[in-house]
Amino acid sequence: MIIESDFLNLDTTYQGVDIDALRDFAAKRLPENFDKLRTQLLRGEFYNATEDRHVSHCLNRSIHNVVTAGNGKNRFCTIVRELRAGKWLGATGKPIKDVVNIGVGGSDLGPMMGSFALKEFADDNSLHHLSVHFVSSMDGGQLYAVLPIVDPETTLFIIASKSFGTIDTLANVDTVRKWIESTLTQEQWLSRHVIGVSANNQAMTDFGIPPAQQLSFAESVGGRFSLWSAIGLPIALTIGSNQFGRMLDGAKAMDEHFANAPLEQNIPMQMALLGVYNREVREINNLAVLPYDGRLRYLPNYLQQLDMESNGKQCDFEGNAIDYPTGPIIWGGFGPNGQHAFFQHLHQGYDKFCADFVAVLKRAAPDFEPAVQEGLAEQQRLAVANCLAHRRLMWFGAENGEARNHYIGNHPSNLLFVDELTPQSFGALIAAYEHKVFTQGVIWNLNSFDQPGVEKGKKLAQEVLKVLDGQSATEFDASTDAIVKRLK
Ligand SMILES: O=P(O)(O)OC[C@H]1O[C@H](O)[C@H](O)[C@@H](O)[C@@H]1O
Repeated sequence: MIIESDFLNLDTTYQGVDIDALRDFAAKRLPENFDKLRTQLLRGEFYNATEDRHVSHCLNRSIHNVVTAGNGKNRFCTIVRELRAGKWLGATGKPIKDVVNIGVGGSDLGPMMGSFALKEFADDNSLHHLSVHFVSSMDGGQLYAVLPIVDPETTLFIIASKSFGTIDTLANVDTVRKWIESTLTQEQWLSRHVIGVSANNQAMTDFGIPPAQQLSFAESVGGRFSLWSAIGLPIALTIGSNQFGRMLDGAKAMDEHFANAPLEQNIPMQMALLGVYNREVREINNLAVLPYDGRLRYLPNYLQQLDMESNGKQCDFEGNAIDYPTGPIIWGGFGPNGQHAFFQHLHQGYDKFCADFVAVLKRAAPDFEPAVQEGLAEQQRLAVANCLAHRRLMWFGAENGEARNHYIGNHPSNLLFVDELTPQSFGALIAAYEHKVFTQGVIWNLNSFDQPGVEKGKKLAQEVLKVLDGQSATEFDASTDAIVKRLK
């Protein structure tokens, strides 16, 4: 069955669950108060009990709200305009040419995915060339690559961190502060080369970021739901505020679809219910995300955080242990290249999986000569043909005449498709996944908006670091202690 919405379509045919069966399943699994909870989510009133705050990312689906969020005076559009026009000068009077976003998790994955996916939609009002880079990893691996190719005098750093306390981000920032020292003073650097994006205004002020360079967003916007907020600054720097606004419009259209479409026609609800069905009835523990357009190649990484950090839980809303399966393992990769790597296992391996194929049917290439345009259009068709074919093989197995047991098939999949990738259809796609995750969290009666496991891991890492730094003599276990000893 194909379900359409303004910007995104979903084909559920290869799930092999007919609509009556799905309706029965929904009647059993969707709680009676689902409509009320969905309305609360869309109005920013859903309550995240463990963190004692509301959940408000859906309120960020308009540029007006991005500008007035948090401290109510974000210079978001002005900053975007000045940087993109080459009018933002560094402390020594030279225009900024490179922007480095330092952030991790939700402060990295969404902005990176969006900037990469939507690059070609840049408003052409900027003649100035601005390159946007991303640095996230605590090991400094990305700084090693970026620092040699940028110049302190013409580089601006976005320090993106909801909490403004994440060690990974602060460690990268510390190294950058050392790196600029031979060229700029700390005062010069802070005055023209740093923008802070955070829900923690006090921490940005304490760090020394001038108020006009602080972009704020609400504490109630979860990190993995924050690309619609000022955290999306790298996307806006890549494509301009107007196009960024169109991305928000696409998400808004999906919010309305989620709110109003009946169950049979509701894309996020179908995704959610079929996902729960695959998890519970078919006992499939993983979902492969397979985008067939190179611009969406970071989608699997993004969805890993969105889905696994939200619904990878064994504790229900009331704090009781859960004894049923919850969110699946999300993995995947760029489909066309996956065909030459892990698809062999998908077609003939032992394990069960389900998949989301994501396709873009057409792609315009107006900047190229007609012959090249034609070549690129053919390539897009080639990718779509491969997407459709592999999806068929995974569901139907071998064609007539071939040894069927060599290609079992029966691997259920969704096909999410858009006619063209645009800021709107991209926004709708991401919002559809957000609402799928929300719906599944409600069905499993867990809090999709906290992340206690991550926080526990952070605390344990601090204890190990203290031992490595010689501030503590705690012993852990034979394996850990041996590595610690070797390192010291
Ligand atoms: O934006 P920050 O506060 O620096 O947090 C960055 C990331 O930190 C943790 O790992 C959280 O689990 C993520 O949800 C969050 O996105």
